[in-house]
Amino acid sequence: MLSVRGLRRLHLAASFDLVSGECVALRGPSGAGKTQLLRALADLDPNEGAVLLEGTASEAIPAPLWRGRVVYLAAEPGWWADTVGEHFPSWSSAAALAERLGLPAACGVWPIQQLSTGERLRLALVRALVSVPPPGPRVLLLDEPTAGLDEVAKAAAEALIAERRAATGMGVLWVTHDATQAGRVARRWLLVRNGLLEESPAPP
Ligand SMILES: Nc1ncnc2c1ncn2[C@@H]1O[C@H](COP(=O)(O)OP(=O)(O)OP(=O)(O)O)[C@@H](O)[C@H]1O
Repeated sequence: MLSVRGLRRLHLAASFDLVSGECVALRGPSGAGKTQLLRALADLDPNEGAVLLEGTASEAIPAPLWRGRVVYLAAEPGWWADTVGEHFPSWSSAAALAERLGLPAACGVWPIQQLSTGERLRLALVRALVSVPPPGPRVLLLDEPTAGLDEVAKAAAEALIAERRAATGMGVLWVTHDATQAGRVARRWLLVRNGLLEESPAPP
C-alpha cells in the first residue's frame, strides 16, 4: 500500500514497502534520522525519491490531503487551543477511545496546560485516529507514541492500534527504542544503519 523508493532525507536513504494492515517497527540510534524519515513520508519536509500510496505518488496529491491519509504522530504533539475537546472534530467520538486509553470521558474539558506528558501522548493518539473521516488514516506513522507511558497504558495503546489495523487495513510504521515492544507490535523490523534502512530478521 505504501511504497518508498530511493527516499533521501538529510543523511538517510530508504526503500521499503508497507502492506495493508501491516505494522513495521523502525529502530536505530538517536539522531539516525527516524523522525526525519517519518516527516518526509508525511510530506511535511522536502525530500528526494518517490513515496506512493496505493500506486499514487505523493506529488500527485495535495499535501493536506496526503497528510490525512498518511498521518504522522509526532513524539511531541502540538496543541493550539485551550482545552482538549477543541482539538477534535467531535469530542463524543473521541471520548470512547480516550476511555480505552485510561482517561475519563470527561477529559474533553481539561485545559491542555495541565495535561501530563502521558495524557498528552494518549490524547494525541486518539486525535490521530479520529481526526480523519472514516475509515481513518491509511498509514499511521508513530514516533515513539508510548514513550514514558506506564505498562497498562502502553498495552492499551498497542491494543487500540492493533484493533484499528485489523478493522481498517491501516498500515503502521512504528518508531520505538524498546526492542520488547518492537517484538510485540510488529512482525517486520527495519533498522537504520550507516544511513540506510535495513530489514532485520528479529527485533533489533
Ligand atoms: N531541519 C533539519 N536540517 C538539518 N538537520 C536536521 C534537521 N532536523 C533534524 N536534523 C538532524 O538530523 C538528524 C536526525 O534527526 P532525527 O530527529 O530524525 O533523529 P532520530 O533518529 O529520530 O533520533 P531520536 O531517536 O533521538 O529521536 C539529527 O542529527 C538532527 O540534528
